[in-house]
Amino acid sequence: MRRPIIAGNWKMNKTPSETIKLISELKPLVAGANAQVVVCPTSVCLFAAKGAAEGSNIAIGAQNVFFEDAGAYTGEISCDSLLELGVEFVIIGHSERRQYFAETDETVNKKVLKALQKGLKPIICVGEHLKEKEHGITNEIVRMQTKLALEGVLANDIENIVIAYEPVWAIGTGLTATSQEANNTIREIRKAVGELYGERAEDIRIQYGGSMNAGNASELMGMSDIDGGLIGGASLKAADFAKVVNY
Ligand SMILES: O=C[C@H](O)COP(=O)(O)O
Repeated sequence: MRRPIIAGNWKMNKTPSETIKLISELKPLVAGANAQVVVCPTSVCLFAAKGAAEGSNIAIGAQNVFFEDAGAYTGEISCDSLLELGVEFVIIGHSERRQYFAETDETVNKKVLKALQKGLKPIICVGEHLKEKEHGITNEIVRMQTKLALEGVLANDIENIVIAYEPVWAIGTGLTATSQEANNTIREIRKAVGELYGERAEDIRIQYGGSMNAGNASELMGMSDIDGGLIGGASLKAADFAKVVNY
């Protein structure tokens, strides 16, 4: 049985003091949640986030990490630094990083391998662009991204990985895949994982992301293969995010 995981990707929003405020508001609202709850603030807010979440059921995730241990990589952040701050999860390969920061399937794979080696749990983002959807190649795109991201990953690590299916056209647009569409694509992703790892694919948690909110969370979460959500806009207010978490 896969435990649902609802993660808030705050993107480049909230300062350290705002981070503390939002987590403090969130704590009592999600205390009884069945789902695993994660918030992913910006890197400079992680320390504040960890402190604010102390004693609660809220885990902390980062939005990015680099694939080398240390060295001359100006501006990058290591797994060791994240771990020392008490970070448990790390989003890897978000479409915004692929679009604006030249993230590729190859760098995604290197980051996934390094994160796992160090003991961080990757949330790997995959998803098609609108043009790809219109060409009817959604499954090909997500299968390719999934298999390339997992190259070299050992079967034992599968339970430490989360995949987020985020159709790029649905991110921040108010458009969502229908629950059936999202479920079908997520099933296809699980099938691709199964081609690499056999029945271990049943252990991997696969989230939906893309304009998921209080209004559509319960329908999406009711689908057979959707194990959680990666929430952007609706994670920035405690009451909104709590409604998704308690879907
Ligand atoms: O990581 C989160 C996704 O990009 C979804 O963002 P959104 O909920 O604002 O559409």
